[in-house]
Amino acid sequence: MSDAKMETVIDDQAQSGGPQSQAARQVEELRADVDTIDAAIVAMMAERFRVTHRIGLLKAQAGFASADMHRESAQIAALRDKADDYGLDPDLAEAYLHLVADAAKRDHERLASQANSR
Ligand SMILES: C=C(O[C@@H]1C=C(C(=O)O)C=C[C@H]1O)C(=O)O
Repeated sequence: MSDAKMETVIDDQAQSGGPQSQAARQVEELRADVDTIDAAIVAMMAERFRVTHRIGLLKAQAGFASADMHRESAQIAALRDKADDYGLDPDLAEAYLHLVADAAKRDHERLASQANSR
């Protein structure tokens, strides 16, 4: 147990028939859940992006700036609280918000420059 391994390819372990193959098969079962959850997260992120895109179109038309850090501060506080309720590291929830809000603002910048070049 003490040797520091850089990587274990679980698929190989599951097929080895060796003493660790049962643990490897359990890991594979749990990975199916991980894949289902990841697919749902990506679907929700796509939906979120469609909504923020509509916000970006409205901002570009009205001449509003892409960023609203007052709003983002409130979102971060709310998500950190929510993460705490669920037993998730609040830093992870905040990192998620930065990731998606930064992508949304880049999209808004593109929309604004398209509106300005017309
Ligand atoms: C989507 C908006 O634009 C930006 C992106 C945000 C987000 O992705 O949640 C939040 C605030 C803004 O900085 C918005 O103003 O609501």
